[in-house]
Amino acid sequence: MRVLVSDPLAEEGIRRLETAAEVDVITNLSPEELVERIKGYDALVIRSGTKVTADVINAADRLKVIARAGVGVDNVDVDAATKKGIIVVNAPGGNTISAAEHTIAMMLSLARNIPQAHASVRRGEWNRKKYTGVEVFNKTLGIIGLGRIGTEVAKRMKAFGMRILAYDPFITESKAAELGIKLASLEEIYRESDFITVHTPLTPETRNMIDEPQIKMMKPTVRIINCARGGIINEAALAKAVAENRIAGAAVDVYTKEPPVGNPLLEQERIITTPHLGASTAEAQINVALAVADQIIAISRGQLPTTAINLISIPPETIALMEPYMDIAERMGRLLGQLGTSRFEQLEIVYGGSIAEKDTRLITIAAVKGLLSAIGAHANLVNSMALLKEKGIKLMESKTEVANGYSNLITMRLKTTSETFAVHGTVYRPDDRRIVQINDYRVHVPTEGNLVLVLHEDRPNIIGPVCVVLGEANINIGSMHVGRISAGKPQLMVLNVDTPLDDETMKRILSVSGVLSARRISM
Ligand SMILES: NC(=O)C1=CN([C@@H]2O[C@H](COP(=O)(O)OP(=O)(O)OC[C@H]3O[C@@H](n4cnc5c(N)ncnc54)[C@H](O)[C@@H]3O)[C@@H](O)[C@H]2O)C=CC1
Ligand SMILES: O=C(O)C(=O)COP(=O)(O)O
Repeated sequence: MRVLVSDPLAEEGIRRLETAAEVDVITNLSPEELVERIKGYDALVIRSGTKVTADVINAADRLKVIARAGVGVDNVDVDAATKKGIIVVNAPGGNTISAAEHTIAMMLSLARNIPQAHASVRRGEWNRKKYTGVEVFNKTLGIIGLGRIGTEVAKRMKAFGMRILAYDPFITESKAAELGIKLASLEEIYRESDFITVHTPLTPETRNMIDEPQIKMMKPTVRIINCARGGIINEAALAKAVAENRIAGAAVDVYTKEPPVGNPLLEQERIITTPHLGASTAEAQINVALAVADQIIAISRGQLPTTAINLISIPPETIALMEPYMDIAERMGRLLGQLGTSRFEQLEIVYGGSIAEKDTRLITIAAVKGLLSAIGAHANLVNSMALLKEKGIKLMESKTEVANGYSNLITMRLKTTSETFAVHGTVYRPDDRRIVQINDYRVHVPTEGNLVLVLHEDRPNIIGPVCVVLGEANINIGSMHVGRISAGKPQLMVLNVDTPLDDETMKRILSVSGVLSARRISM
């Protein structure tokens, strides 16, 4: 495995990566150089300094993972990565405390004019009146985005005696109550706050969420902090409001373009700035570097990552429980995909019995991956759903308590333009998974290796000649099951064979008298 690290990463993370991979650290690459360099790498590790555009992603020839040693992935074209089946992981949590502490440092610096006062003392001035500040005690702090960082800021600023209002559409009243925080509307925050701090990701909804009209609602004494992402607060509007004394000041760590050359925020004495330092502490950098190294190593071992952006996140213990079901679902999908010969219209999955009570999303993705891989699509757990949509195949899922006497039962039906195929499977034990029905035929087939499905008349002297053909081709039969719906109706013979059948052997089976059709399936 080869890993390219294109932004500064803590040595600890590099050393951990080196236990499992060949690692190149090449920073300050231009976009063109990255497009050139990305070929041959399996993993790319970045921070906020590297833009991973669709051009970079499309130029990659074996990239499996983009790992963001930090939180924000707004510098990654996640859609392009997903389409190409590249996992994007980040390291949430590792830099939370550092970013929260930096936010607070900025808030206090802003309240007490520390950067400006420091610079003035250095210049030989002694102007105590000019740098008179304000207390944060008894003031209202408006927090927009009450996630990991917003929450830590809230907890700490409560200890400073601030009244805290928070807005986050994805946070419940009960979580806010637990923290002793009042949930408020954006308008309440704008009108009532003495300090406003933003802690959301940059998304189409949050871009410019604080602009001229929002600033107009604010008190003239308000101080605004952005240690989240440049662009959540409109930079020109913020600079203008400070310049026109319509607000008291701002503290900014992040910019729409970094470094912020020519940015109007840099022209205002009452706007204090840092160069995207929120996560720049020794502790945070070790945390995030080790976290992404672990994710990359797990992925290289075929395990599922726990912090993927473009894969549903499921706790590791649940993933372990899901694995046998994902495995059988993928194989059932592959079986169906090989049975269908005309255009696929719809895949239906029914979860029955105990599995119906579980989070089945990963199982569904595995089933889709199996189905699509049978028709030559480069499907994986990341891109399967997008590929299914792209191919116009409808997905239907349902859950039922009914499991036909099994403790769990997965039923999949593939509808094509000309036929419908069904396959049913169960997990007896994690290491014993069986296909128990194909169309209307009850069978009991292991889910490994090569299958031959032979539909034949219900009469003597067919099974023997088919086995003779296999014997003459030196193909060993591992197991064999014959099922029929009722006497006189065609039977289905399912053979597990140790080696795949060649065309000649298939032809010979099809020429056995009484054989109606034969299909070879690779599970
Ligand atoms: N300056 C720096 O060096 C650092 C910056 N960050 C940035 O800080 C921000 C927050 O990071 P975390 O707290 O770790 O993320 P998080 O995902 O834990 O929290 C983000 C919160 O924003 C909320 N949110 C999403 N859309 C919203 C909207 N339209 N309005 C209000 N709330 C909304 C979410 O529900 C979530 O609770 C991110 O943008 C991240 O990139 C993170 C670490 C360091
Ligand atoms: O984690 C984040 O979102 C950050 O903004 C930290 O950025 P950095 O890794 O220091 O370039």
